Amino acid sequence: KTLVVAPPPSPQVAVAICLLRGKSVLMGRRLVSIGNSKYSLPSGHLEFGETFEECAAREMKEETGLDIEKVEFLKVTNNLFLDQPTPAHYVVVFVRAVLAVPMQTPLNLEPDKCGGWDWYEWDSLPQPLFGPIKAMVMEGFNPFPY
Ligand SMILES: CC(C)CCOP(=O)(O)OP(=O)(O)O
Ligand SMILES: [Mg+2]
Ligand SMILES: [Mg+2]
Ligand SMILES: [Mg+2]
Repeated sequence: KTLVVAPPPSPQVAVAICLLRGKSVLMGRRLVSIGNSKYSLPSGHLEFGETFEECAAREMKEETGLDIEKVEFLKVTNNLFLDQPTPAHYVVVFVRAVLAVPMQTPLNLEPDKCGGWDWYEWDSLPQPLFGPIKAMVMEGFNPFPY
């Protein structure tokens, strides 16, 4: 009887958005497979033909109802998830953006995937942080232009 081992899934690309408001960023607790119960930024899979900026605006709208502008590329990181139910490999493209309508408030449009959105100051982020974000914070990453 031969043991058949499934090949690992191919690496995928995701975009994560540092939505800046004053000294805070928008974060929410993930309730899905990868990073379950960890605090993360609004993020999502890059879909066919999208630019990074288009993906950021689409995922932000889908997940929070917010309209964003001034989307800028910040950094890309390579993330291997071996401690999950199934292994995963994500290249995460980090961008920053600001609200197109300054006082717009976020809605939790995917309550099965997110515990709720809130604004957190960068120097007092919620814990535990989702792996890719934690790694950036640990190396002193700062998404603010000011
Ligand atoms: C590693 C992680 C950023 C993977 C992709 O993000 P996500 O689970 O938020 O994806 P979707 O919003 O597209 O469902
Ligand atoms: Mg999404
Ligand atoms: Mg998506
Ligand atoms: Mg998402």
